Amino acid sequence: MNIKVGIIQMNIEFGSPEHNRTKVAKAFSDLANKNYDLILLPELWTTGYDLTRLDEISDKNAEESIAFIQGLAKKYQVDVIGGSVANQKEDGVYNTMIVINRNGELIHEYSKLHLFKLMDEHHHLEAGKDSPSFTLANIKFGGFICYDIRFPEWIRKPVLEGATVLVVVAEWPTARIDHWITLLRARAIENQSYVIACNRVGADPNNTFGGNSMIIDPWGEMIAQGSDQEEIVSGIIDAEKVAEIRTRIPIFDDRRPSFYN
Ligand SMILES: NC(=O)CCC(=O)C(=O)O
Repeated sequence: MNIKVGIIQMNIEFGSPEHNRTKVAKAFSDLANKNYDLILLPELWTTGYDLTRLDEISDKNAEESIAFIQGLAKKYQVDVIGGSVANQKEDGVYNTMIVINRNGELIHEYSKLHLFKLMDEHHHLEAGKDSPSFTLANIKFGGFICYDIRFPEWIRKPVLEGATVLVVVAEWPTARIDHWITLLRARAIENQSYVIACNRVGADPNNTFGGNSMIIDPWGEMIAQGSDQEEIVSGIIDAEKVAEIRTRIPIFDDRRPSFYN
């Protein structure tokens, strides 16, 4: 089954949810009638890393962001990995990925497990406790947020539960963009899975972000790779290719888990 993927590689206006929502609505309308099946947004796309103002600008239980994405998914009949948003809950603010299908149903929420100290997340955000596994359009996915990709043991979890497509949403700085590219290719090759990754571009007061959103096949070949500018990165994935690659080199039969702990 072929799935047409569109990654919205965008700049994010620092601490300005209204501005960013208007921008995302325009991007969806530009993508209308182009037969996309799945659209991705980046990490913290409503607020950016304006972490000191999260009390004012985060979204209570992510309700506003969920309703906004539900409206777009239904209007344009497309499944959406709605990036992540600053999600204010009773015990603190989480960095939460939202997944909504084309009927507007909330399929999955995942709050970032690994907080990134270099960008002060541990001072302002709570670490999530959710599973990264979900099913969308009959395909099993693993969904991750940025720094999570440095933890291969966490990425492996949904794969062992049947995932064939790994999605990543990010605000990954240009300074370490080689790590982003290398880690994503490694995650695709070692898990024999598609990787679809959305990174932002532009700058905030502390960092410049490197784009290079990408779609990688389960053999590690680059299907599409963005620049460091705003653009739609698009490509087609064929979920059946995963089985072919896993037959060619049967790593999941050859694992020796009893030796791994
Ligand atoms: N937003 C993030 O989690 C950034 C992670 C990052 O830059 C890294 O090097 O890891």
